[in-house]
Amino acid sequence: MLSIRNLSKTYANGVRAIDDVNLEIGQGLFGLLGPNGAGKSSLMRTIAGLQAPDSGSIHFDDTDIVADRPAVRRVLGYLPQEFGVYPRMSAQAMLDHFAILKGLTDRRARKAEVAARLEQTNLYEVRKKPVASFSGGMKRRFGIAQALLGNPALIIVDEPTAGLDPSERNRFNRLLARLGEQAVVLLSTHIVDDVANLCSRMAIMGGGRILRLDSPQRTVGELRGLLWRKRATIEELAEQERHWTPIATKLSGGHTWIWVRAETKPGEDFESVEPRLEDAYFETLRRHGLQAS
Ligand SMILES: Nc1ncnc2c1ncn2[C@@H]1O[C@H](COP(=O)(O)OP(=O)(O)OP(=O)(O)O)[C@@H](O)[C@H]1O
Repeated sequence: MLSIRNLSKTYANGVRAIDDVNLEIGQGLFGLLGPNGAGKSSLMRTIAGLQAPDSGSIHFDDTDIVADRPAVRRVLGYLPQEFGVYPRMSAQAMLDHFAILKGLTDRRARKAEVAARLEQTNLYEVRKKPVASFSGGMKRRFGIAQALLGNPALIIVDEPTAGLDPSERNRFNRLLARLGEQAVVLLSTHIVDDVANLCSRMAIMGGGRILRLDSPQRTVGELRGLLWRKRATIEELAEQERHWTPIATKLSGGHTWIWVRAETKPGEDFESVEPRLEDAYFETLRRHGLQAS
């Protein structure tokens, strides 16, 4: 269990990137959603021990991971948003290098571990190729292979599927789902559908704060029966927005639609819509005066 209490962090430039965050995260996949600048990476870097918080605590089971940074390294696998690779090194050699850094000193055990991670991420066949020559999806899978060295009980992945094509994204998500069967996996993403599909619990973050903490199902469920949409031309939009505070304006079938939350049907030409997690996400941000990006 990862337990975060009253965590805050303000950077030297005055930005309060983490603002009194409290989270309890058990085994399985936990999704962290939020617009650019919400503080997701800051939170993940702080949990990973790459930067110290100003106040608050982070415990993983009984280990204080703010005070005991070497202990974090023993339990943690981290895939950062930016993941650099050495241009000419093969996947196998580079993974071996990371394994040494992780403290796997026994040569034979290390070799077996590297091979197992390459198999697990479907990269064994291409292990002799330079990582720099890999496709985006393969590089991300390599990033996970590196994060899985030493069998971590806590895995943090920061926007792992950004820029991947749909089949690579699927493949990557299946891998994440399997990891969630044995570890605490914290997944930060902009892709709302990934959270809906993969995570049993989630948080929406904005302005450094946790705006909502629940399961995707309950988060969506609260909007059921309250969501309406109406077709509007671009010219009508500004006029419409004077009457309703829209959750979002969306394009569908080549038309623009205005989406609103209301207890009862807001007007003749509105139709009721079944909410999705994306709608609940937009609605939560709007309620807090924030916009998705
Ligand atoms: N090292 C830093 N020094 C100063 N400000 C920072 C630093 N890192 C992040 N910030 C600021 O802190 C806020 C939170 O940034 P962070 O990268 O944690 O957000 P994020 O939710 O991960 O966004 P994104 O989805 O764009 O990665 C932003 O306003 C950002 O500009």
